[in-house]
Amino acid sequence: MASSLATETATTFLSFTSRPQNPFAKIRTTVPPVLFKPRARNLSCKTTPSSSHSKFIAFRVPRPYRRFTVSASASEDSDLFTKIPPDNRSPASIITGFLGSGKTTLLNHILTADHGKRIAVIENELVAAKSTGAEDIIMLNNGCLSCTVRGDLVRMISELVSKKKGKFDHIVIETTVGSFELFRLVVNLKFYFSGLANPAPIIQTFYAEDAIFNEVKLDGVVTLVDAKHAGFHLDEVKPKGVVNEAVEQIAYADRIIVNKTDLVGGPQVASLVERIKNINRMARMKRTEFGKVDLDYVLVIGGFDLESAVDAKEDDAAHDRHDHDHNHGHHHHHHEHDPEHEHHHDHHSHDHTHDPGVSSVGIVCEGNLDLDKANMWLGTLLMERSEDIYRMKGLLSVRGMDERFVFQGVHDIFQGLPDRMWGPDEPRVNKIVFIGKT
Ligand SMILES: Nc1nc2c(ncn2[C@@H]2O[C@H](COP(=O)(O)OP(=O)(O)OP(=O)(O)O)[C@@H](O)[C@H]2O)c(=O)[nH]1
Repeated sequence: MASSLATETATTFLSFTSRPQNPFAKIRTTVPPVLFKPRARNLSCKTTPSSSHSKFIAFRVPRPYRRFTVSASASEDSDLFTKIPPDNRSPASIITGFLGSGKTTLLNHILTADHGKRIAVIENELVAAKSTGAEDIIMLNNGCLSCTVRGDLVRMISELVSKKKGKFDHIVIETTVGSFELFRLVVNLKFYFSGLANPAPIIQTFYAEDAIFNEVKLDGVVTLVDAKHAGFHLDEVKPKGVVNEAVEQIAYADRIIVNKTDLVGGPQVASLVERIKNINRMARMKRTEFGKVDLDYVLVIGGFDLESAVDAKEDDAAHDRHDHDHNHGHHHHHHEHDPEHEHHHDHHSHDHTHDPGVSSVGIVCEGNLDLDKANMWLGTLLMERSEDIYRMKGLLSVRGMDERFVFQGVHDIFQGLPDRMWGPDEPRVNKIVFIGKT
């Protein structure tokens, strides 16, 4: 009963999002979709059972397209809804951030640190369309690979995977701007504010391209924020309908690194941290000088991992309290702090912050959801507002289902699956967080 309901849940959570189409008509999958066992036998789909990510099923609908994935166990005999097979694809992180925020400095730290990890770094330069597509792959002393790709990121990742598979443990992609583009940015402000280092197309690449999806899984998005200049960028008022790039980069993040803290005082950093939290309450945050962070912080994220989607948020809450340091008088100290009591402290911050146009909304409600109503609500929301939703993560308690249902999404990409069983004494609670345009 519970299992079939779980199937129904995943099926309906998929089907509502592609209502105008037959969701199975455009299936792209690597295994017969076990989660949809009753219908799977009627499907024609290519199968690669040896594929390391055999648990994934992805749907693609032509433009205005939506892509969805749902996880299912690869084995008919396994416990479909409580056991998820290991995903052996290579993890990849995206590093983004405004010009000069410290992305290259962080990359140098990653590439030179003695961490024992073999990391392939790809600098994805945004360059002119008639780029030659040339690239270099250099082996560094500490076993890392450094690649510069101009133009075609998909081809670069595919080549990296086919030629260097087994020679690296993690891929890091830096969104950067080539010197020619930098010139264009200076002479053409419109371009500057319309596409600079927006991580969305790169995130979508991981789901849209078979060659990448089959071999590489997105681990997370790391956004560097310049503690000295970010306030100006966040304050930038845009023409109607144009979203501030600095705000967007924060909205997509799983990890936020507030860098260059040596250049500003504690109160200014604390004020910036509060502004960032108003935009993205899902991400974990750290303050750094010269990008000096523990590498696991940027390399073991699991932000797109459904199993950890909700747990990550619980970590964040604890982290927020630890990370919330204050400067009282001339004493620097860290202490546990309830953000609710913010008004008791004088942060010397400016009190006229602009509405960033993007914020986080969390919904927590106890009890069990009616499947049809939940489908209708979330489905309608995605159909109508996916352009406005940068990220979402959730955990649902569905009536009659013994497993938790977890999901996460980025705009039109939606992933959901039944996860572990609810504990016997565990409160059945629904938690959803959205980051989107206000
Ligand atoms: N004072 C200070 N300077 C920093 C810090 N981090 C980086 N810088 C300096 O800031 C400048 C820009 O840093 P990059 O790492 O090149 O920044 P980026 O984001 O890669 O820049 P673009 O690729 O141009 O977007 C360099 O001169 C760095 O040495 C920091 O924490 N404190």
